[in-house]
Amino acid sequence: MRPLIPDYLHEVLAAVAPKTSGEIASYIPELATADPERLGAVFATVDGEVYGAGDVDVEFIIQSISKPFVYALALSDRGFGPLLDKVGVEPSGEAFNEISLERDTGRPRNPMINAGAITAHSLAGPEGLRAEERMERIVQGLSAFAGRRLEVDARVCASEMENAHRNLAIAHMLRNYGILSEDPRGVVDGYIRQCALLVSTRDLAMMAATLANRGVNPLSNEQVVDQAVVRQVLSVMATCGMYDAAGDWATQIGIPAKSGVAGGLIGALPGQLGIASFSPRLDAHGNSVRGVSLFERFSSDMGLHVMEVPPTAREVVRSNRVRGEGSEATRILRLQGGIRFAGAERIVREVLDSAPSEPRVVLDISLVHSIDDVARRMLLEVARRLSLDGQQVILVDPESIIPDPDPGEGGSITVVRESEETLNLMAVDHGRLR
Ligand SMILES: NC(=O)CC[C@H](N)C(=O)O
Repeated sequence: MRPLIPDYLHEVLAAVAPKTSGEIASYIPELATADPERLGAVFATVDGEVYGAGDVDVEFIIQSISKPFVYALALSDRGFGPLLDKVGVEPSGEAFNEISLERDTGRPRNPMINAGAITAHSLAGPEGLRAEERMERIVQGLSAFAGRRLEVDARVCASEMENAHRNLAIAHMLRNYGILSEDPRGVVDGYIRQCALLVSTRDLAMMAATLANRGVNPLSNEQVVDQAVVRQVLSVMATCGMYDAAGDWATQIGIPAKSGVAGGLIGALPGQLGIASFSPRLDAHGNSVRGVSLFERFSSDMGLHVMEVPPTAREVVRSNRVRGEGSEATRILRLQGGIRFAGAERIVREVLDSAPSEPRVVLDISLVHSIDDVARRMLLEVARRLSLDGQQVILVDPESIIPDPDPGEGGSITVVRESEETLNLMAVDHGRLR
């Protein structure tokens, strides 16, 4: 069988290829030399499969797509407090290069506009690094997201630095308000280097997939940043990633995203995949015209909007039966699927409604594939309360979904790590469950 997804990607690329509106960014002379016809798209799944079509290995300049990743490194290296003291998280509704700060706090509004990104650049790596050491931390960190060593394009860097008056103005303003504490020129130089890293569409999709995969690169398995950092970064991408088009993007496409003026665009779908596209012509907001069209298609064709309400999860309570009678009676609750708060609430209600009076209650989770922290605590609390009421509670958990079940004070639980079939036999042979 021919694989489906590359065929789909080719089809969508062909559909957007005729769009030739928009302009290549020309405020950085070296960018203006890019081939406007380049077009590529890649999907990278959280388990490391990569699908692409078009110019997936052509390198271009990362530009603003470096911003969420450097913000992630700064959060990871300095902690949330120091970062939030210096850079806000409010969508600005402004252009990427707006010269503005928050009125009350003097902070840049968010790390996706240049003012916030220049500040985040200055906060990457531990305090006190020299400029080259900080740059090395950034190159190493972004390379870890991509899963290969990335290089800076020196020509673009020089070209952008010669025309960096606006970013220099922003940095001087930041220095004036005490947000930057070092030489503004040096920080802008570093920020421009960060923006001049060369990436392919494939690299960008892997970087996005690393965010989608809770900070773990799906191919190298390296934990690049921790989960709390990923949540912060994805939230900021969702609200501020597309600058003054962020609201339209959030409602129509609904994928945490970031664009760059060289024509790259990434989207990260938590737990599913990283998406990247490349096409250099930009709209008035500085977002790739064909890139936006591609993402519109991806989102609607495949239901990728993060606010899409998922189909109601399958009943977590598969069955609730009693076997045997009198002192031999056992109530068996068979649970299934993935259990989070709402599923755990359903289980609590099931137990309350059926008010088990049998001497034994079996909670069979052999068909449960995942249980999050709150659901695990709720299930163990059910076990604790039942056991305090004098019932023997048996947890059937062959896959060790709950590795070390501790029902807490006064509770007790018998764990059976055997298969369903064994349990069925045991349920008949009541003696063995005692
Ligand atoms: N939107 C972007 O990609 C802008 C990045 C570019 N280096 C700048 O600061 O102007």
